[in-house]
Amino acid sequence: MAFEKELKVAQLAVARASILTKSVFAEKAKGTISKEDKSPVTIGDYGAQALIIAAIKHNFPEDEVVGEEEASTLREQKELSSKIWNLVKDTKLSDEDSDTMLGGPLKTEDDMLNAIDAGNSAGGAKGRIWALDPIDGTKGFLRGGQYAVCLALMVDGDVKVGVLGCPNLPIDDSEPLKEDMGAAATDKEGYGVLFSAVQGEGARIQPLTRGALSGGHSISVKKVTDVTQAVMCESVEAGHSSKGDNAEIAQKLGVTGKPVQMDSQAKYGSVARGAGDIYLRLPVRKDYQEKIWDHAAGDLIVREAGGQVTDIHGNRLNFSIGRTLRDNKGVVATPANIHAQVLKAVGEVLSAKI
Ligand SMILES: Nc1ncnc2c1ncn2[C@@H]1O[C@H](COP(=O)(O)O)[C@@H](O)[C@H]1OP(=O)(O)O
Ligand SMILES: [Mg+2]
Repeated sequence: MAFEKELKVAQLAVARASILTKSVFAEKAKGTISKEDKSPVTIGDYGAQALIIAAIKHNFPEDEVVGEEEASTLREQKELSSKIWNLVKDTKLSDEDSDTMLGGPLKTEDDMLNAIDAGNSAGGAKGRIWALDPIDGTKGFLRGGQYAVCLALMVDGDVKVGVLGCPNLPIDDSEPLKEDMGAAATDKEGYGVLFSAVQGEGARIQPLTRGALSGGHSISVKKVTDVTQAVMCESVEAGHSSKGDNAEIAQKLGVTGKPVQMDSQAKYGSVARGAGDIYLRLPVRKDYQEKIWDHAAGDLIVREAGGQVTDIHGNRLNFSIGRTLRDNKGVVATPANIHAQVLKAVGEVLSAKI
């Protein structure tokens, strides 16, 4: 099996960071992290980035990381920094051997800040580069809805390993896709999954527990024989993907069901496990460049599960040109057998607008 150690480290690191995000949510619910802090997301984001980068650097010191966050403001905000440190230093997996593999807990607050700042790679087409979004779907996270801890390894610009921690998705693959699972899902039994894929070796899902990763099975997209019955999923935020265009495309395809709205790369995971079928991300702002950390893991997981992922023009997402996907516009992710049909409808609706 290729990239065995990379996969293991990525799965464990994402699991550990997911535990941290859940404890941040719990602190917020208890009121220990108040609204005035304005920072449950910030705390979770910085903390998760520190834990994941520390694990990568411990195991693969030469690798680079493209991380969404950097620590300069944190270095000035001592109080916030120590609040994050208090959570980070105590976040462990329940399995000690696995924690040891990640390099154990970070030793000092300064180590934490340095780990966060190590996510400063410019990306590109050469070498081993990890793309990291410590909390994707910040609005979903705050609501107790969908969010994801996202990590992918690219080698020479090609995604080889992808892992998505989705603490609020149901463990049961056959549970119908719902909007917001609601705050009730957070830390409730039956919720929390980890998706992973290695290029050429398929995609898997396993329960995301307090760190002891076990079980799981391979997943695949649903074979959609009648596109009118397909389940579509889209962003919650109107500013991230055009709902009007999505509705027109659905109509053109004859899709009758309402699209399911959820934040984050949980949409990619849902398509990969056959709970959703069509994920469209339709540009709202012409000048917006998608970020690689928002797509790298999901792109591989869907493709390894038998799906096809392109932009709205039918081009593969190009992760090899830096921190953004500036060569691409939008995303069309579907089971491979209906991709051409969906892409055609996307093209017809969008070209009528130019
Ligand atoms: N105008 C935009 N178009 C598309 N995506 C955007 C836009 N602005 C922000 N995003 C990104 O969308 C992602 C969330 O997507 P979703 O709606 O699918 O959950 C976030 O990572 C967010 O990036 P950022 O965190 O930099 O704001
Ligand atoms: Mg994001």
